[in-house]
Amino acid sequence: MPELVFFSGTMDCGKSTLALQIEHNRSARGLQGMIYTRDDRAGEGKLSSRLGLVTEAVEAVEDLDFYAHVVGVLTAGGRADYVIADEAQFLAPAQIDQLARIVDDLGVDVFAFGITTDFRSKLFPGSQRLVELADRVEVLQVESLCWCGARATHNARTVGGRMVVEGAQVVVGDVNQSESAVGYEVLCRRHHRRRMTAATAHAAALSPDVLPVDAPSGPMAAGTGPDGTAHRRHHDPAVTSA
Ligand SMILES: Nc1ncnc2c1ncn2[C@@H]1O[C@H](COP(=O)(O)OP(=O)(O)O)[C@@H](O)[C@H]1O
Ligand SMILES: Cc1cn([C@H]2C[C@H](O)[C@@H](COP(=O)(O)O)O2)c(=O)[nH]c1=O
Repeated sequence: MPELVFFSGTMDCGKSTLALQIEHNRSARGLQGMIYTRDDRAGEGKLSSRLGLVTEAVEAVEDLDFYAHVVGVLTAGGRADYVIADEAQFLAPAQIDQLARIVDDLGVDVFAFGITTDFRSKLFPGSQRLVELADRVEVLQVESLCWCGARATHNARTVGGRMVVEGAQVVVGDVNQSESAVGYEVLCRRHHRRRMTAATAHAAALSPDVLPVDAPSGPMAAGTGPDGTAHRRHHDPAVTSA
């Protein structure tokens, strides 16, 4: 059965890499897919991963009708054995419906990749529609980590290292930007709620007001989680000072 699959995760967890791997494995077996992306950091018509891989793609502009486009390719004698859509969070809900129609009416697998929530932890409209329509939602297995060592589940937008909560929903950007630039950082929910980025946590840890008596000597300290299991985590000044 053909499927609409939504591969989701935070920024920087390997979604584009997986998209490129799926493309590689299928094309190695003689299949030919349609690859779409929107506003990739590498530029228009590119699907790129931070591992350095990049491939040509169709830029899924605002008024692109995916269903009509694939039908056009097939009618012109081309092939569309599967469809890959990266940065799917940027797509309009109507475009997600078109992707579902490709699955149902053309019998073609569609693999969509994207982040679920924005810097305010609100669903992107495209991602919401994917959650509503997808046959499967797959959360990527390679977890990205918050500065504290916990699994990162949220995307923060930062300016000068500080988390911001005002601004347009869409601002193309990257993690690990210089502190002066607008950038992104993945955080666990606790630190997203507290707006505590690596930079602000580091600054707070250096403040004598919040240093705990048993402050760890290095940036990472061995500790025991609430469940009693040993783990390594960064000192969280907010917890100590609460
Ligand atoms: N130098 C590196 N060595 C090994 N893995 C890396 C390196 N740089 C990036 N990665 C991996 O690539 C992932 C980001 O992949 P990418 O496909 O660009 O993410 P996404 O599309 O989800 O934003 C990182 O989480 C990490 O696992
Ligand atoms: C959280 C958030 C992200 N974006 C942008 C930033 C990047 O250009 C993409 C995500 O790309 P990735 O391959 O998953 O790293 O989305 C945005 O526009 N608005 C946001 O709130």
